Amino acid sequence: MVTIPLIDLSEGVDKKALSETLRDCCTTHGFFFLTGHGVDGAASGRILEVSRQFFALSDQDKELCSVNEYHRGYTRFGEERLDPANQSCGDTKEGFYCGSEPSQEDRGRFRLLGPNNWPDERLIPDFRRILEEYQEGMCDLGRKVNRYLAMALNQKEDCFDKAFEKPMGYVRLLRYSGQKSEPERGIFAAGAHSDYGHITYLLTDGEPGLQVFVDKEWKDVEAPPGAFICNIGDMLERWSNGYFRSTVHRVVNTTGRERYSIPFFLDPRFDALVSPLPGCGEPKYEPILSGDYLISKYRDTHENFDK
Ligand SMILES: O=C(O)CCC(=O)C(=O)O
Ligand SMILES: [Fe+2]
Repeated sequence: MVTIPLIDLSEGVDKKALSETLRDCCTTHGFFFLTGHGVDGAASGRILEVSRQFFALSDQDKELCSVNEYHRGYTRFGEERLDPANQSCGDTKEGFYCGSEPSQEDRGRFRLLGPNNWPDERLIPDFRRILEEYQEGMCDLGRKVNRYLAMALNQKEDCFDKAFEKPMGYVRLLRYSGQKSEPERGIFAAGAHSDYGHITYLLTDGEPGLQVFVDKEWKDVEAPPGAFICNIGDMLERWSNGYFRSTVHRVVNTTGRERYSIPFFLDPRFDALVSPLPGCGEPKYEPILSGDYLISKYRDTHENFDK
């Protein structure tokens, strides 16, 4: 097991001390647990519950809300392959993508900016509301943590604010089947990958499976109850000029049980230019556009992205 530090955001914490702990986490493994985040257990319970209801729908009902041209909606079992070079088949999971609703003026301006693709509301009447509320709460939490991340990088507290006024925040429901992974045969619940965006906040149903690659070994991650598992993505690694780490992780099923998890991917607005921040040393990365980077990653790993 890997030792991952816990950050507690409760009121009254010492900001400076918190950003220093955050800096340690981000520069070593790029992973931390987050408590005191204000998303109560009831809200987490509700979204996990509607996720179960969604995946229990018939294949036909799920296919009816398959990912649309904006890459929002249902991705069927095996559709995603996170590590094509080392997998003999797709991830043993199915998913549902829901992104921030673009403003009227942004709508259609860019491949990922379009409406979400909801299941028929008669099937799960609360589904949309619960996902949208969760999404909004997570964007707010993300903006708050961004201020500590900025401080941890010795930047002005508001340095990320502009890029996250209208962020691309994706809630993704995931259901891993009970199929056991067989790494030697290239069968994984989720192949090895780093996350693409700024930061990921992961909620799970408590089943084990997530592993992180540290010190040349795969190590299990076990989160304390009620904590988000947070990890730095590629864009924040680039912003920090490699100082913060976007660490490779995967999901391996050793139990034979199904597993539900809900990553929230917080990514800067689609037209944000991500390049090493001033003061982070001689730039090691070319500037990239947030949306272009996401699209190239989705194209490499999702069979249905261009269909
Ligand atoms: O389900 C998990 O534990 C991790 C999922 C993940 O790493 C991802 O979707 O990027
Ligand atoms: Fe991930």
